[in-house]
Amino acid sequence: MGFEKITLEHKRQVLEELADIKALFASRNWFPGTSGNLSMRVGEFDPEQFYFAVTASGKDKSLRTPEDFLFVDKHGKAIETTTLKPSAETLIHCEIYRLTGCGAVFHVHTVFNNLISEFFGAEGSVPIQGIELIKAFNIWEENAEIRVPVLPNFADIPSIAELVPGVLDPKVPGILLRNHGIYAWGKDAFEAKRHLEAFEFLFEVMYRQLLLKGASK
Ligand SMILES: CSC[C@@H](O)[C@@H](O)C(=O)COP(=O)(O)O
Ligand SMILES: [Zn+2]
Repeated sequence: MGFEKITLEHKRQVLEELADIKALFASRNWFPGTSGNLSMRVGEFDPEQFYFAVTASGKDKSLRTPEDFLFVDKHGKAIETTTLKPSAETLIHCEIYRLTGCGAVFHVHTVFNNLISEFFGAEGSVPIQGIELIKAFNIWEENAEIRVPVLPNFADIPSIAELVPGVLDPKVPGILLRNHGIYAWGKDAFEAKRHLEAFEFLFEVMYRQLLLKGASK
């Protein structure tokens, strides 16, 4: 389906939902120093042709303005004439949509995701086992283990994007960039938010466990 066939009402709903999520995450200090970016697909997913709304680059994400988002195509190029620049990391969003067909991708920089990504960076993934909140990823086995991939934080975003297919695990809706932040996604904004919150909780638990273990008898 072409972009012009997608109803204005649907596009407006998506922008409103994204703006609400952006405000909520900003209230949690999840966009320090203009970091972070959010996106949500509009219309049906077709690997050959899909569109999403993404945050404009470099904005103060704690503000709500008419210039916060723009629509891009599957290559991350603006579809409408605009002076806004899509997020510098849009290509990573493109790759996640292409590979998963998801409906929303959220990226935040937090202290816990930075610390954990560095601690396990050399291993290439963060092992998480036996913590209840793994169930937020729809994994219900007893004592389940997941590994959250950690990619190097190259300055060149296309070089990061091309590593995504090699590490993406369909059971794990997130990828860390070392000393940078996390990308989490879901079939819609509700699910992407649940996944992101679960990752952040798990990273905080792991960080505190590591400290406690260091302090144990
Ligand atoms: C201001 S530091 C963060 C940026 O370098 C980047 O990692 C980021 O998350 C935000 O970039 P943006 O282009 O605004 O989407
Ligand atoms: Zn970032």
